[in-house]
Amino acid sequence: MPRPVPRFLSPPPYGDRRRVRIGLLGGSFNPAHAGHRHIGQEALRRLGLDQVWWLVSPGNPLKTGQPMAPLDERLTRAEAVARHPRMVPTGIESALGTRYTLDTVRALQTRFPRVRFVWLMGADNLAQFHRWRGWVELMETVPVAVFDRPRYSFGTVNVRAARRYAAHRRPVRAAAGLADDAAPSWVFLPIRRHAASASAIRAGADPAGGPGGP
Ligand SMILES: Nc1ncnc2c1ncn2[C@@H]1O[C@H](COP(=O)(O)OP(=O)(O)OP(=O)(O)O)[C@@H](O)[C@H]1O
Ligand SMILES: O=C(O)c1ccc[n+]([C@@H]2O[C@H](COP(=O)([O-])O)[C@@H](O)[C@H]2O)c1
Repeated sequence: MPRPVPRFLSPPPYGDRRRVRIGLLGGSFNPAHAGHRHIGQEALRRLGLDQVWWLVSPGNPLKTGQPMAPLDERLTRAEAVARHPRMVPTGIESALGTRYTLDTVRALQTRFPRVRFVWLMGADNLAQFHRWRGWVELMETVPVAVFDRPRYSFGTVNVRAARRYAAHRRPVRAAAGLADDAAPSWVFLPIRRHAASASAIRAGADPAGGPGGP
């Protein structure tokens, strides 16, 4: 029997010392793979996060018309792949009824005013970030961490969002403080690159989802 979708969750209990820091890894997860787990682990460690929530998207607004496995199926696979007590696959956008990241982030900030959220994404998404609805507002709403990815190496810093917010780019050594920064603030993290990609898995080229795959 299919389990209920969507699910929602609360952040971990607040301590007295500081605010809870949560990374938001939005994605189609069609399907989830070891590359997602890799950047989630890097985010936990290098940004000093308490949790990473995987926001399994009901549908990327820029991918309408593309074949997409049902949300419940993508969530089930995400749970099998995440395998980490502080990495939490969720159907939050389905619960909130949001599709655009700006709406999702604003809704979460309103709902959890004491949580410091950070938006997490691979370098491929930075390259087309200026096509997202309200991308300037989004940059000014939440700190952003961008993770290196094969074939999308950032090197030149020559993508539109990076150029516009060049003055707000933090050095790698400041990554641990990103969650506490006021937006706009972003960092590019030159992590060990991970080759896994959902399109390769769908094409049958990499059924295991890369090194460390499920
Ligand atoms: N191997 C990887 N290295 C770095 N970032 C990644 C990697 N795989 C996915 N990401 C990032 O994770 C988020 C969700 O990715 P998504 O679910 O679209 O998987 P994908 O492999 O990029 O899918 P597709 O190949 O269909 O575009 C995006 O921000 C994406 O950039
Ligand atoms: O808000 C937008 O306009 C927007 C446009 C494209 C992608 N996104 C979000 O970017 C995240 C990554 O999407 P994807 O499909 O590349 O995994 C996911 O959370 C999408 O909802 C958001």
